[in-house]
Amino acid sequence: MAACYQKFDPAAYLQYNYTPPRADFARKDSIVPWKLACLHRAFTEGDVSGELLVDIGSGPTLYQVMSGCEVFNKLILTDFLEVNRQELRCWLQNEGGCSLDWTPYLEHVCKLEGKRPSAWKEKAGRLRHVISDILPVDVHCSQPLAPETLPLAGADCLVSCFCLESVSPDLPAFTRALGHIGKLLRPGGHLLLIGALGESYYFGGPGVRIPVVPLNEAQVCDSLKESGYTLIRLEVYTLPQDMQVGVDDVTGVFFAKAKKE
Ligand SMILES: Nc1ncnc2c1ncn2[C@@H]1O[C@@H](CSCCNC[C@@H]2Cc3ccc([N+](=O)[O-])cc3CN2)[C@@H](O)[C@H]1O
Repeated sequence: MAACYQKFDPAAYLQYNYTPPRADFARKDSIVPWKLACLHRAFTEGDVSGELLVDIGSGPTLYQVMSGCEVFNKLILTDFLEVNRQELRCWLQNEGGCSLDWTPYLEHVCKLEGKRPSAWKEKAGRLRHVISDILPVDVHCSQPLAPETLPLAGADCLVSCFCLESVSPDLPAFTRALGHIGKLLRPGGHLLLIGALGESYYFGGPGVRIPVVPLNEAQVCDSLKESGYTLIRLEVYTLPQDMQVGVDDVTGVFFAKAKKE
């Protein structure tokens, strides 16, 4: 699987998935507002708390931690590829030249939090303040992060978006990867998992076709249970026709909130 990621192009990937129509904040049926609403609810409904949030397989994106950064005082971003970690560092350093302007995302999450959209600068400052590390990760390793990365007790919460199914050749590998990242989480900690349903490939750049293990809802639920999680909630988004933009064959997106037993 690693070989097909050598040509991954963060800028193209962001263009494919994180600009309109998939990221259209004026459309109630756009995918990104749906994802942001799921994450906002999950982080703010009162059962998720602690000190440390770890994002597994961040890719070049930040939307997935924009709600969580208000709940946790320490946030670790991770990805397998240096090109993606560099994209995240670019935003963190706030010197311009990054591949995507995250302002509309920050404004939208501010609105979800009942703040003025112009509060996005404070939110950006909070997010930059709590990000403590941007580290390599490999979910196929039984120890996905370097041993000294986390406190002995583990992280209080994990978030992972569109990663596990995109790097697993089959369902058993997806389930094993879930178990591997579960070891990073303290008992009673929460996992917020977003992923693709029915996806067999996606383009990680022009001509960079990357295989994905196609999942359905039942398989996601079974894999979570098999790898030691109790499912709290599963939400599913079905893509409207005009969200099929030729960059993958995804049919739906799931959001799972689960708790490590
Ligand atoms: N062994 C590894 N361990 C951890 N991470 C690894 C490993 N290998 C590669 N990686 C890392 O995993 C990758 C994560 S990006 C994966 C993209 N997933 C598919 C894509 C995403 C997407 C987004 C939005 C929408 N939508 O409908 O709005 C649909 C879809 C469906 N297509 C990449 O960051 C790589 O660097």
